[in-house]
Amino acid sequence: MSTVHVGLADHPYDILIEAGSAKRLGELVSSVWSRRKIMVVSDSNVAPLYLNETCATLEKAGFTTATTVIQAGEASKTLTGAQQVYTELINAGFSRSDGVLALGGGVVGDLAGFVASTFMRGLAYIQVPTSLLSQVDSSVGGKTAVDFGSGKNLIGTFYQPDLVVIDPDHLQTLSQRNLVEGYGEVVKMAAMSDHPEFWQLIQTINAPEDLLTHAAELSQFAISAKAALVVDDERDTGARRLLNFGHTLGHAVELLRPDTLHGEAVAMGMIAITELCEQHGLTEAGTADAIRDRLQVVGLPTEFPDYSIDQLVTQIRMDKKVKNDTVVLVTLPKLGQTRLYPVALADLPAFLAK
Ligand SMILES: NC(=O)c1ccc[n+]([C@@H]2O[C@H](COP(=O)([O-])OP(=O)(O)OC[C@H]3O[C@@H](n4cnc5c(N)ncnc54)[C@H](O)[C@@H]3O)[C@@H](O)[C@H]2O)c1
Ligand SMILES: O=C(O)C(=O)C[C@@H](O)[C@H](O)[C@H](O)COP(=O)(O)O
Ligand SMILES: [Zn+2]
Repeated sequence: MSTVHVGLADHPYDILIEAGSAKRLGELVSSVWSRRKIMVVSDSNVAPLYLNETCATLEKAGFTTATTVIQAGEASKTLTGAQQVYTELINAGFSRSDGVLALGGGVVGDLAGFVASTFMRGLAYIQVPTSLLSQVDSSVGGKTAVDFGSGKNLIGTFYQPDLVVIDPDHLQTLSQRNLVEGYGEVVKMAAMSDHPEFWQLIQTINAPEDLLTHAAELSQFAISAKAALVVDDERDTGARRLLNFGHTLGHAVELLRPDTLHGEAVAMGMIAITELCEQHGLTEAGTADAIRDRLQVVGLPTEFPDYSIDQLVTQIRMDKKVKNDTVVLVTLPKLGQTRLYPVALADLPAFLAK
């Protein structure tokens, strides 16, 4: 088992990565929790596969379980989805001494974390991420959220889990599209990372099947890099914003074209911003091509849809990196280097028009 420690001063926790760890989840959860009721939140795809075995291992370790199953998909990451979980918590008599366990992808993790942080002003929670995207990114760092109106992750909290348990075996049942989608966030982290070994590992991934073979290593690299930024800037006011590389334009695609998956949108967003920055002389020529190559080998989309500047500016106004009428863009001067680059909203149309 490999462990990544998230050394936040007021809420340190471990991320455990091991094939087969889900089978002994109860024992692992016992290392941080004792004698409590656990609400296992899952979705309609993951529950039939893993809910029974998850509850069984928790009960064997002495916990009492209750369950909530949301409809799979981003459309459930809403206040309505949250209401479903709140209702189940009330019906099952949950109190502040109990806990929530997210069993699913990023949608379940963000929603369950949001509910845990707000129900009775806070129940403890644990993440058991089952998609590649959630194993390499969303289960770590404590950003919880629901979408609202035309805003992505518009309502949310910073609320850290007590433990994250990553079992790469869960990925065996993931569809190829969802497996590949998660890799968009890995390429993001690798392109930003100043650890050359991470980018070298990315060179060995040449087909979707390679993602399953290297899943544990990919999580280890991506999560270690993310954890360092989270410890440095938990509340997203400084260096953590770098994790938003590709997201300013990516979130716009997710909202304008809801059939696009998050990791696919991030892939398109990274290429679009990097090409723009190359044209503005902010990024070394050839950087977008190098990233595109790594995305395309697994079949990720890289062509940015043809939106008007007005459509994009309207979406970008909702970005959480907008302050004082200025959006802070994330750019890569070159592979392995990152930079926050503020652009006044008034100058954005000209910046995007290149
Ligand atoms: N909080 C963060 O830091 C953070 C980071 C990145 C992304 N996100 C959010 O995460 C979400 C995307 O996450 P996602 O891609 O995991 O989406 P998702 O949760 O919708 O999962 C993708 C699909 O895979 C299915 N699935 C999950 N695990 C499975 C398994 N083991 N076997 C079979 N099917 C399985 C799900 O039911 C779903 O249909 C977005 O809402 C995004 O905004 C949050
Ligand atoms: O953890 C972070 O910080 C990230 O930015 C990771 C992103 O991959 C993730 O999609 C996050 O949810 C985006 O957050 P937002 O603040 O742009 O809504
Ligand atoms: Zn993301």
